[in-house]
Amino acid sequence: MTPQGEPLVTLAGVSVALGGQSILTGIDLAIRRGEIVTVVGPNGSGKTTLMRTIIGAVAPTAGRIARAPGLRLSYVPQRLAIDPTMPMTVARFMNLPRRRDAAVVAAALDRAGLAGLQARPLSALSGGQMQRALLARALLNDPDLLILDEGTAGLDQPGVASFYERIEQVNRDTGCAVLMVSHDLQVVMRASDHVICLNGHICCEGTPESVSLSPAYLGLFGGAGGALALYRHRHTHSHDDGQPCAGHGHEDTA
Ligand SMILES: Nc1ncnc2c1ncn2[C@@H]1O[C@H](COP(=O)(O)OP(=O)(O)OP(=O)(O)O)[C@@H](O)[C@H]1O
Repeated sequence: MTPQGEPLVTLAGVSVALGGQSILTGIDLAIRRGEIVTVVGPNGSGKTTLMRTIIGAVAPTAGRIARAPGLRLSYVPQRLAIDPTMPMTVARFMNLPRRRDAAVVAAALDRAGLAGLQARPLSALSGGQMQRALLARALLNDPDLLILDEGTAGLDQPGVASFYERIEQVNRDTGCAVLMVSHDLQVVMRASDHVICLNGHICCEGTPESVSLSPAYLGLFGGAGGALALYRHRHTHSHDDGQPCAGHGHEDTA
């Protein structure tokens, strides 16, 4: 059993290139048992590539990734494409690809906030309930690390807030670490132990409080102070690591 606070996944100097293009450079990070880490960054900054690298779906071109022995990792995709005409209940969805104990399914649904909805057709779930069904499925293997890629895409503000509250509850109740991508800075700041601002490389990171005061963070998110600022990355700010912020295709307001 990994002791509390021990790194579950560690990246050292990880770089990734896709299609001959450098996507991530020199990423150093550790995700420790029980903590909530959030990655924020503009479109195309490499957030999904980082998640896919951590789960082992993308191989780094440089650097090292270490995973704790026996690590149980669950991945919650942004969304699931389901043919709405295909009849499938929540219970059947939870039992794919393999049959689970009914009590385990009930407990996972309960944790995800879908208690008692086993008989509900997936096509009858709201967007928020569908996200919770994906979360419930990810909780079936009692993960040490839960990875959520933009888990709130398509949800309205109350839906987003409620989903993150649920994630925090799962983190508190089960002690599983959470790594998530989010565009909602207000919620991120409240829910996270550690925030990483990504833009091909790590622009700044730390506790929500320290990141909110960092010049690199203010360069990324200052001014508008909301999600829109994510898309208006000014290139005049200084970076903690002194690296230039190049190679990403978002609006430049500098
Ligand atoms: N298989 C691939 N081959 C070539 N380039 C790729 C591949 N996958 C992703 N990319 C490029 O890598 C860059 C980062 O993509 P990624 O999806 O990781 O960014 P993101 O921060 O998750 O973006 P978004 O916020 O829009 O979801 C983009 O420029 C994308 O076009």
